[in-house]
Formats: sequence, structure tokens, C-alpha cells
Amino acid sequence: MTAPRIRTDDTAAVLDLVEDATRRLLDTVAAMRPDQVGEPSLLPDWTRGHVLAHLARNADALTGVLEGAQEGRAAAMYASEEARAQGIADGAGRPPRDQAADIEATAERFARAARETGGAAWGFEVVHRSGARFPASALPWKRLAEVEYHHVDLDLGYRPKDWPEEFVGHELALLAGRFAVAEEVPPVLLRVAETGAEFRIGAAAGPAVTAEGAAGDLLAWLAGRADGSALIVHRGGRPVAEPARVLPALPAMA
Ligand SMILES: O=C(O)/C=C/C(=O)CC(=O)C(=O)O
Repeated sequence: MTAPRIRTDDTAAVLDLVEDATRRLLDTVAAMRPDQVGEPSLLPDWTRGHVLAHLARNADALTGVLEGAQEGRAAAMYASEEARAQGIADGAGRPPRDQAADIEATAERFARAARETGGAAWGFEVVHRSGARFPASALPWKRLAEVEYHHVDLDLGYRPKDWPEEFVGHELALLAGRFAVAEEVPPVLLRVAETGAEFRIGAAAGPAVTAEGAAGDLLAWLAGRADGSALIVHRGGRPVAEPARVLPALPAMA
């Protein structure tokens, strides 16, 4: 893997990645049979229909935050957590064709709002549902992560190995940065096989196990989309036979 030449706040470049990711997602939805909507996704308690409805409502939510930034107003993504859950539940049972139309229309609305966002508004500090605060220019990357992660969650053939290099490179660094300060995560030193880059996660003191692998495999584990069995893990300098038993199980991000 070569270092991707893209910055997460290069909104035009990231919006191109979002458009490509959305197109791949819509191709998957177009191939769905109606009965697959009600089948389980890879996320606990969510059917594939829940994942698809969530993707449309997330586009609405991020559009609202972007429009708020244009007006210098810190808009919440959702009216409440209950409203978020209701919106997802209400849309979950729709057939693939309706899900696709909703995802396409809301993605286009987000893209239009982004195109209309000017320089100063991109610098406006927004508040994400996660509680994180960052400039509005990070919103397109947030949307990219939603689409890439949840496409995998549909369990319809799109896998972490299908994530584009540009997404994997930066998302791994972003997520590792978040986990670096996590007290509840035991220390793990991640080593990217392609580049030798290292990230230490887990804020607790003490010796770290090392986990080495392809950037995509490291991200899949860090994002809660794989159990880490694809990684080479050492503890106390010795190789671990069953990495998934040693590595902490991490929650599904996004
Ligand atoms: O990136 C995160 O930590 C959290 C992402 C979200 O909360 C996204 C949603 O689940 C949503 O927009 O509803």
C-alpha cells in the first residue's frame, strides 16, 4: 500500500470518494432480493433494512449539520436518540427499490449541501452525535466512513478488503488516534505491514501486545468488523497462536 495522496479535509476529493462509495453501495442494493431486507445484518439487532434506513437518515442528519454550519449554527444531527431510532425502525421494512431511492436522494442532498458550502463554513465547529467536535470540513469523511462500514455490515459480499486504499490509510490513523486515549482498551501496538507505520492504542500503562498486518486487516479489527485472526500477534515477544483470543473485542464503529 502506498501512502494515499488525499487529506481528510480536502472536501472535494473526499466527496468524490463518497460518491464512488455510494455508487458501490447502490449496486449492492440493486442486486438484493426483497426477502433479504428482513434478514440479519452483521450489527446486533439490526436487519439489513435497518442498516439501509440508517444510511439514508445519517445523510439527512449530516446534511442538517452542514446547513447549520452554513448559517453559523451548531445543529444537532437528530432531534433525540428516540427520534433517530424511530426513523431507522420506520424505514427498515421497505423493499430494496425504495431503500435505494431514499439513499440516492439523501446522498444527493448531502452532496448538494456540500457543494454549496463556502470556505468559512467549512471551518465552523460542529458537534457530532458521538460528542466529538470538529470543523465541518470533516463531515464528508464522516459520511464516507458510514457508507464504507455499513456496506460491509449488509453482509452481501462487500468486505473490508474492498475498501479503497485512500479510506483505509486515513481511517486507520483516525481510529488509532481515538483508541490511543481509551482507558478501557488494553495496550496494543499496531504495525502496518506495508509501511512499517506504528500506532499504540489503549491508554493504560504496561507492555503492549503487538499486532501486525495489512492496513485493511488492522482497520477491520479496530473498527469492530473482524476478530483480528488475520493479524500476526506477539505477546512478550512470542507469537500468539490464536490472535482473536488475545486481542480485545472492539465495538463496531459508526
Ligand atoms: O463515528 C462515531 O463514533 C459515531 C457515529 C455515529 O453516531 C453515526 C450514527 O450512528 C448516526 O449518524 O446515526
